[in-house]
Amino acid sequence: MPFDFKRLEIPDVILIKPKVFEDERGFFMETYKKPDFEKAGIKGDFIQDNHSKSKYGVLRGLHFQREPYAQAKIVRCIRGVIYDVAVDLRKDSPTFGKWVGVILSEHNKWQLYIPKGFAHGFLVLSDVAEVVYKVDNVYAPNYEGGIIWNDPDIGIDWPVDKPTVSEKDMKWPTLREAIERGWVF
Ligand SMILES: Cc1cn([C@H]2C[C@H](O)[C@@H](COP(=O)(O)OP(=O)(O)O[C@H]3O[C@@H](C)C(=O)[C@@H](O)[C@H]3O)O2)c(=O)[nH]c1=O
Repeated sequence: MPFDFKRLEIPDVILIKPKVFEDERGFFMETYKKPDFEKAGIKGDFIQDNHSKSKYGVLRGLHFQREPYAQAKIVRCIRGVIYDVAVDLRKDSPTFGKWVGVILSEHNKWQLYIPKGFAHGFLVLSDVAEVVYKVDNVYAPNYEGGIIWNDPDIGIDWPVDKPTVSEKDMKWPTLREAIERGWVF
């Protein structure tokens, strides 16, 4: 199998390590293979691909889309280095409110699978980072949701003190407020 799948402390979040074939020309790797991913428990129909570029210290997140437009994501960093984070928003989950974070980079070529029911965000640790990700539902601006990146109840250990956050991302509610709004899964 050209991938190694590893379930993290939140077992529905899966780290994907590809098999990289290097030779004098450079490298080759498969990045997505539906049958292998499905066998590993990654079952969505990934119908949209996204690509963003950000500078050092930029934090995008914590984002999700609400039902019926919730999205599972498969995230990778094709240039630079990011700290990628998933927060469990599934109210009946034993890990509700907990987070996991991993370094994804152009060097390790790892990917993170984040199921529906999670908030997602990342912080750029290199001068520039380009992130590409597959999602299994279309963008639906009226169903966007978010949680404030520094919610003390979640306590994500972001590796940069004062990240650059968009105005939109500064206005997201805390997890407690999100629960009151019914923004959980
Ligand atoms: C996410 C998205 C944005 N857009 C547009 C809306 C807006 O004008 C512009 C920038 O949008 P944002 O500021 O929301 O982009 P960004 O902050 O990069 O949003 C992304 O963050 C990461 C962490 C995720 O997990 C993604 O699902 C997505 O929410 O791009 C689309 O057209 N399609 C899309 O799928």
